[in-house]
Amino acid sequence: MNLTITDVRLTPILVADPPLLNTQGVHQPYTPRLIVEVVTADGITGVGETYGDAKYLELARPFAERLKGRQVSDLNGLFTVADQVAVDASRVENAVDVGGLRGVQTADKLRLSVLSGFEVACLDALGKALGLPVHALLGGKVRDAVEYSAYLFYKWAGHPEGVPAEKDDWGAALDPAGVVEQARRFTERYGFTSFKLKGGVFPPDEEIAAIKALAEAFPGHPLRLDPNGAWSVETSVKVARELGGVLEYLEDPALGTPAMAEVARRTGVPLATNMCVTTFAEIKEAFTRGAVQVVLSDHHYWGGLRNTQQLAAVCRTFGVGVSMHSNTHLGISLAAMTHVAATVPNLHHACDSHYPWQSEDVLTERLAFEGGRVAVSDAPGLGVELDHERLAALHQRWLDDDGTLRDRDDAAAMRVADPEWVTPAMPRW
Ligand SMILES: O=C([O-])C(=O)C[C@H](O)[C@@H](O)C(=O)[O-]
Ligand SMILES: [Mg+2]
Repeated sequence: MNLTITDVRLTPILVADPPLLNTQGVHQPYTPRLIVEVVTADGITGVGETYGDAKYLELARPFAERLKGRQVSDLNGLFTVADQVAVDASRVENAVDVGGLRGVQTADKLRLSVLSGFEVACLDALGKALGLPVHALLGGKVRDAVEYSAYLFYKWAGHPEGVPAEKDDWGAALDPAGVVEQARRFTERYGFTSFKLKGGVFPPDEEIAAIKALAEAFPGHPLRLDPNGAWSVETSVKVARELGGVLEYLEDPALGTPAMAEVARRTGVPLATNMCVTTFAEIKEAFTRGAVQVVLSDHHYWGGLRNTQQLAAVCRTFGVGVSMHSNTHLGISLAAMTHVAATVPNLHHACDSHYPWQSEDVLTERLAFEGGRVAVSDAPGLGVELDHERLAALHQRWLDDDGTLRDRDDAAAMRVADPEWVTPAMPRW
């Protein structure tokens, strides 16, 4: 068996995304992703997926060159390679990840976000070579299916008039009734039983009303609200007091560890985060100050599936819960999330996934949610197959774009509808 990497293919694509609202603005009609293929001397191809914006592409290209001649089994070596890839200082000076939705942006985090795509591709190739599923390479699954939550968004019925976009059949959701209707569709289509609402879009009272409407429509079901740090401590405390009885957790109500610690102390409502703890360096202060009770892991920026397991072990040590964060992703990443989630013993919350919002994929067969769960594949590797024609078509869309959509910018997408829109100053309320 020859596990030497002989070729690495990088294919940036643009995939359709509905007009989902968040505190920064609205999702663009098409969003960038990067598909990674790692080929071994024996002709085995492993696939991975990560962010496709320019700042990731510019790191992925030299990274890919350095991988040739290495072994797909040399997963630790990926970190050595990552350290050799230079990050342009302008990418990290006073920068926040994707306009502020994913916490700090450091050189290391950018490198790890690229590394994770290669790690998944190497694991897929290694699993195929050995005839083992990725979860077995990670130590084995402790569950046969992974539970996901319905990721509810305020949304428009369609992208602004005249903007090229794919249509979706979800309709608008701009008030409590619309949110409940969207949740019903999620349960009918996918069987989800827990719900997360992306907040920070409307004044807090409206979002409180939406959560109360969900609690009434789905009594006893786990509910989460995530305004992406849009509230002051006082507003967060008020919302936490109003909703404390019905929330499984409140996600990133306020920005930063000191503010989160104060909200946690004054309310006792469990706080989750994918903003104030997004790197290993941020853990110590946040955990010792009791700022977060649940960390939303994300293998993309934590540096892969094995780093996700290490994060889970640290959380377990501190009695902090683990769940999983997501933003726009395709089936390769959902498969990767499912494999690693299957191996984490202390994963007691349903994971987030944007996948139901993605009408397009690069796989021959989409992954399915049944009863809100994705079955853990026991096929070799990730258990997914790339559809090369689809990949080529979505790459062609990326090639045809004049550059406007190649970097995700929710505020710019909002300005198409509202030319006066500027990224709101935080806290917004
Ligand atoms: O939980 C979160 O904060 C997210 O999922 C961040 C995402 O980027 C989401 O807000 C989005 O895509 O609008
Ligand atoms: Mg969040």
